[in-house]
Amino acid sequence: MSPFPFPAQGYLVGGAVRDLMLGKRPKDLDFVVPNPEEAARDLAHRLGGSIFPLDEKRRFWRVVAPGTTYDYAPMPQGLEVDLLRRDFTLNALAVNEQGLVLGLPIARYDLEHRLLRAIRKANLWEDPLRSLRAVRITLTAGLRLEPHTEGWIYEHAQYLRESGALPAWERVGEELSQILRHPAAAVGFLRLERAGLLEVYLPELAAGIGVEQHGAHHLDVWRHSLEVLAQLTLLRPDAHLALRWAALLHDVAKPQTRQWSPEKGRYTFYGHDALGAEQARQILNRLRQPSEVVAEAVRLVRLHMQHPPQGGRELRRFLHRRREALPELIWLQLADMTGILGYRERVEELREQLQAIESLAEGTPSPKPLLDGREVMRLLGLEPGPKVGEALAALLEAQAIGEVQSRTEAASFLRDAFGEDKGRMS
Ligand SMILES: Nc1ccn([C@@H]2O[C@H](COP(=O)(O)OP(=O)(O)OP(=O)(O)O)[C@@H](O)[C@H]2O)c(=O)n1
Repeated sequence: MSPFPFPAQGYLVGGAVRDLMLGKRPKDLDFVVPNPEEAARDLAHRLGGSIFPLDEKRRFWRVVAPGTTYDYAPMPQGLEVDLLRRDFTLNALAVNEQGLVLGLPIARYDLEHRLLRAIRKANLWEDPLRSLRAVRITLTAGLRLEPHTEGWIYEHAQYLRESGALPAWERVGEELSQILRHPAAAVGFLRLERAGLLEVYLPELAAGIGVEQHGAHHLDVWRHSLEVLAQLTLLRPDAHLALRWAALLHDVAKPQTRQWSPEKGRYTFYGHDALGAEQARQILNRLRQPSEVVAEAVRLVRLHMQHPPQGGRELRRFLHRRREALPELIWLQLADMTGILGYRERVEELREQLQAIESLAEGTPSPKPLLDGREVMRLLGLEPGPKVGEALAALLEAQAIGEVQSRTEAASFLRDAFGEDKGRMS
């Protein structure tokens, strides 16, 4: 029996067939059928899934059943026309109810040699996303670009740059985050550069190509960013999307901030972390990344130059102030230092600091203030306002670093720091 619920007179098509033929588990299943609504209702009835129209006018229907999504589309001009309109030969395969695989004869060669080949040049131009999809699919499906296709993609990248006729940013963001989530993400972004597409979609990163740094660095800014991403995926194969974006973007503002310092005899990049955080925010918003991913990646880029102090009270303060960004911040710093040949010793130190921070964080949950806002106002004779918040924050930090341990100590700490004659605490 077929492992798939085949509709009568229909075909399984697209990426699912490609994945099956490459020995991979398909994600979702796409079918083309004469009557999509009827086929979808029939399947939903059999599987107990829910059904809804994706696009009623174009007669696209979807069934969501546990674990899988089934999409149904019509084939008004027949299977052959449907397949020839698609992007790549391996995405233009169909399987019928009897298990017979249909498609362009050359697809067999492509399958054997694991090549991604555009069906024809015009098909690449038809949807501006297809050149980016090509890079993403070579990575996720483990394929190489067929040489003609590679040339067409490069040409297409130049066309996109000149015409500015780009696909919707949501679609671009989705493809780029698929590349970024892959274990070999750095290879994916290198391929993006080779294809000429880095300049199209991430010109801020392309600006780092050929930008040399100082002695300890052995790579230019762009190649260093790739190296850090590669190191991160090795150190933390489970690194989440925001951390991966931060690794890729951490030095994004280096090209604009580079200055030659005659005293130091090397380039400096003052303020690149703060400017880089702003650029990262713009880039990730442009790519329509989820707001929590943007916020976290931006925070990590902004803080990535702030390495933890050796230990003791200062380390506790660091943990208190950076808690939201930890331990990811240290993982980013570790990947950054590992990516620079000249910083071997710093890597060892950071590893020790990471352990110290992790055990400190475990042993010291975020404290609750020993005095509440009302008590603080009464104690300091304050009216409600920002000063109360400042005092409470300072008290929390003093508790976190172990300077204040009781309510009496809290009161005298606040009087010392915020009493009438003290003004604002630095
Ligand atoms: N710009 C596009 C997008 C999709 N397709 C066709 O629609 C199918 C389904 O597309 P989609 O599910 O977006 O991607 P997949 O190629 O299936 O890739 P993956 O499963 O890895 O997401 C593709 O296989 C391809 O035949 C296409 O020709 N051109």
